[in-house]
Amino acid sequence: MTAPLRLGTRGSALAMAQSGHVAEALTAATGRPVELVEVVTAGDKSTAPVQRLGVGVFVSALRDALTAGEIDFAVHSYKDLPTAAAPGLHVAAVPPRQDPRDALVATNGRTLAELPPGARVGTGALRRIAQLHALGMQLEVAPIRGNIDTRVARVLGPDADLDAVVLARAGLNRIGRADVITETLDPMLMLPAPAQGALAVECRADDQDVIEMLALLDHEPSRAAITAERALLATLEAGCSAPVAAYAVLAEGEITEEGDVIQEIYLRGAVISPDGTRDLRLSRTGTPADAAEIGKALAAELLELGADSILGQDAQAGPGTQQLGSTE
Ligand SMILES: NCc1[nH]cc(CCC(=O)O)c1CC(=O)O
Repeated sequence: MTAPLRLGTRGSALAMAQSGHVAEALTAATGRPVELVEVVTAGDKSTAPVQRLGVGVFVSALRDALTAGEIDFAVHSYKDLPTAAAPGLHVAAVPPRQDPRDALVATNGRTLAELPPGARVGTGALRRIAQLHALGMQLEVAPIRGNIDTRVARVLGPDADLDAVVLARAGLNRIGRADVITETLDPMLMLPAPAQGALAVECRADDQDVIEMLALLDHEPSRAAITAERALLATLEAGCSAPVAAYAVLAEGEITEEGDVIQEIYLRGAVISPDGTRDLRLSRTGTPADAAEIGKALAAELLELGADSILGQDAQAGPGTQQLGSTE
């Protein structure tokens, strides 16, 4: 009998749902049983704003457990992973990405356009705060954090004090609460966080057996999209509270004379000042094989337009000075 593989996971409803899903997929693909091992991270223990807690607050304890050999692999929300590579670890699979868009949960079934001036909208992510202000709707943005249920309760719970909250659609989907969504936001208005809706399945870089098994879960188009989005994020590296958005879509482009369909990748990126007054948004297309180059090139164009002055002085210092973590 083969021993079960140990999957380290946070204990939140979202993390358990994500890990459970990956565990099932792996068992289905390999026949190997998988056991969930709960790991408590600094992000779970603290109620301080994520921006203040800094980089990788939800991932470092999982990574420590991996490195120590206490678990065999871990599943992260990809958007929570810092862009810097983790020494000795390897993202062995990017499963098919879920819906990357943000969603609105509002009182009285309202959509974004139906919110009156002065409506109070909750979100803790600078990327969302900036884009809400950029709409020019005179919305009041309330900083909130906590797990998904806590945030939804600020709108729909007995002590509700907000008109709406903005959340990732993927998170609501995964915990079975998509029914509370009143509008799925157009990515052109609310561009998602880099890698939103995607998972990263990580193991030790020298664990060849596990790497081979996890490779069965990898979805190449999802990986290409995430590669482009994260290359943009890494190139813009500016600090852990940066209001940076990126969204890549793979599409079938032109048909060659031989009848082959050319695969295209379309990447849109944005850097927006938290008050919404400075708003840089650009797009670029290319082939999926060049995903990383497209992300880097789009970031370079944003920097040329002054993204560095929105992101702060340290954007100029280049990679390695400070890592971008999730502010979502
Ligand atoms: N740290 C917050 C976080 N990290 C991952 C998700 C779920 C969506 C995803 O997997 O991208 C969320 C919730 C949210 O942004 O509303």
